Amino acid sequence: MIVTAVRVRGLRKRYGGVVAVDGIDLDIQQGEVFGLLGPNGAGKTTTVEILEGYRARDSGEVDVLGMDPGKAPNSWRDRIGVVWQSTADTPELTVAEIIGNFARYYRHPRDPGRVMEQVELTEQAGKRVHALSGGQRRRLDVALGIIGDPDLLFLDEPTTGLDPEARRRFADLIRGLAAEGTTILLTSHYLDEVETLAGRIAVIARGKIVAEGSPKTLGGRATAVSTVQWVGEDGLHTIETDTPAKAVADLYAESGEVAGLTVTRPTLEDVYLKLIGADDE
Ligand SMILES: Nc1ncnc2c1ncn2[C@@H]1O[C@H](COP(=O)(O)OP(=O)(O)OP(=O)(O)O)[C@@H](O)[C@H]1O
Repeated sequence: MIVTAVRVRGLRKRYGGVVAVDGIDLDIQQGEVFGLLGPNGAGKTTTVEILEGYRARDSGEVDVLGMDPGKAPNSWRDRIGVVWQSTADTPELTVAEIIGNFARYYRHPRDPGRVMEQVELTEQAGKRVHALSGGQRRRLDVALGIIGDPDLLFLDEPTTGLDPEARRRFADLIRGLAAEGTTILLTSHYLDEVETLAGRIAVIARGKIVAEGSPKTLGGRATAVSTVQWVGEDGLHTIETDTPAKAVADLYAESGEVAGLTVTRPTLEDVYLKLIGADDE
């Protein structure tokens, strides 16, 4: 059964004369890893803070885990996890102490030892926060976000500061949480971060959702015009076509095998930059 974790219709928010969120609709299903991607100032933080219940909206309908975040009781907040940027502002405490302290805020926390294992901080359990590396601090932030065993987890640029290997393991952690039924909403302006982690992406620009889809299909990418190139006796040939398989078949019928044959579609980055209007600036 598909259960909707987040449903948003016509969400709007302005700050004085600045329209931050300009009529957003969103549907996120339980167990989905959903990425909200957009440039600085697009309206991501405002949207997420409204969903978390930390900011009031001007208009629109918002339903998060079956409740309006603006009116939800503490029992609802227990089901929400937020990974803040550097939550642990008590550098003199150890990793185990901080995670243990946070666990006490929740009625049904995860086992702190298991959480330390999941974020790979078991070896650092006795270390004070000020002695952690940037990547280890980031993993501690994640530990504090998931210690309450949330149904919905908000992650803001989760892999900033992680090296490529740690990023890959982090992606496994996120997928593992989603497989257990945790819904994950991540926000980022880093395309590669969202592409690796999210099953579905919405691109937000100037307060509006300009495209939505899987990383493979976003912005019509899967069906976008292809470029076929090859090297003939007289140099490089390039054609743009909607029917690349036919173009290659025709080429073969005419010329047989050719050197340097490639068929390419726009990369996700090409599509993204187009969607956010970066190429008109
Ligand atoms: N508290 C506030 N008061 C006034 N304007 C604000 C406030 N918060 C955000 N804004 C404005 O609203 C717009 C959207 O900001 P928001 O922080 O939601 O974007 P964002 O996509 O999260 O950006 P970033 O990636 O830089 O964090 C921006 O123009 C921003 O300047």
